[in-house]
Amino acid sequence: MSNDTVGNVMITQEQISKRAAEIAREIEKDFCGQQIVLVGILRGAVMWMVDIMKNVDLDMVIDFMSVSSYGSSTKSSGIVKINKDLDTDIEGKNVIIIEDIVDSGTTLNYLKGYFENRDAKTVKICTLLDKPEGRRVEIDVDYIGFTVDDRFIVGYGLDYDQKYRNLPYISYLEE
Ligand SMILES: O=P(O)(O)OC[C@H]1O[C@H](OP(=O)(O)OP(=O)(O)O)[C@H](O)[C@@H]1O
Ligand SMILES: Nc1nc2[nH]cnc2c(=O)[nH]1
Ligand SMILES: [Mg+2]
Repeated sequence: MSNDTVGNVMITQEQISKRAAEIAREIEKDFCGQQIVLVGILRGAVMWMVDIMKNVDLDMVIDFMSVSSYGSSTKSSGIVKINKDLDTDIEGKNVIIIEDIVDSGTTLNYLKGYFENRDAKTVKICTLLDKPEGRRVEIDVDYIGFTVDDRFIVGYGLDYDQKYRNLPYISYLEE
C-alpha cells in the first residue's frame, strides 16, 4: 500500500467529546463509591484515554501498557507483543481497559486474560471504536463509543504505519 491517502471525516471531535461524556456517566454509575484503575493501551488509545479520564468523576488511578500486533500492516499478526508492562499492582482492583479499537479482538482477548490472571477484581473494556465485522475472537465489550464498518480506520490516535495519529477526527485509509 504505497499511495495511501486519508478519506473523508467519519466522526468529528465534537461527536467524540459528547460520547466520552455519556460513557463517563455510565462508568460513574457502575463504579459509584469505588476506586477504578484506568489502563490506557498505547499508542492508539492516547486521545480517548484523555477524553475518558477527564470526564469521570471517581476515585481513580491511571496506568499505561504498550502492546502491538499490527506493525506496519493493516492486518493483525495475531501475536500480541508487550512493549511496556503495567507499573501498578492491580490485584483486587476495578480495572477499565481503555482502547481505541476492537477489530479482530486478539489484543483485548489477550489483555483481558492478562489482567484476570493478575487477580483484578473486575476487568471492563472501554473502546472508542468497535469494528464487529473484523472479529476473529469473541469478546464482550462493556463501553463502546462508535461502531464502524470494515475499513482501515485512522486518526484520533489510530495509525497507519505510525502516521495519522494526530488527526483530530476519525477517518479511514483510501487505497
Ligand atoms: O482487535 P485487534 O485486531 O487486536 O486490533 C486492535 C488493536 O490494534 C491496534 O493496535 P496496534 O497493534 O496497531 O498498536 P498501536 O496501538 O501502537 O497502533 C489498536 O490500537 C488495538 O490495540
Ligand atoms: N489504525 C488502525 N489500527 C487498527 N487495529 C485494528 N484495526 C485497526 C484499524 O482499523 N485501524
Ligand atoms: Mg496501530
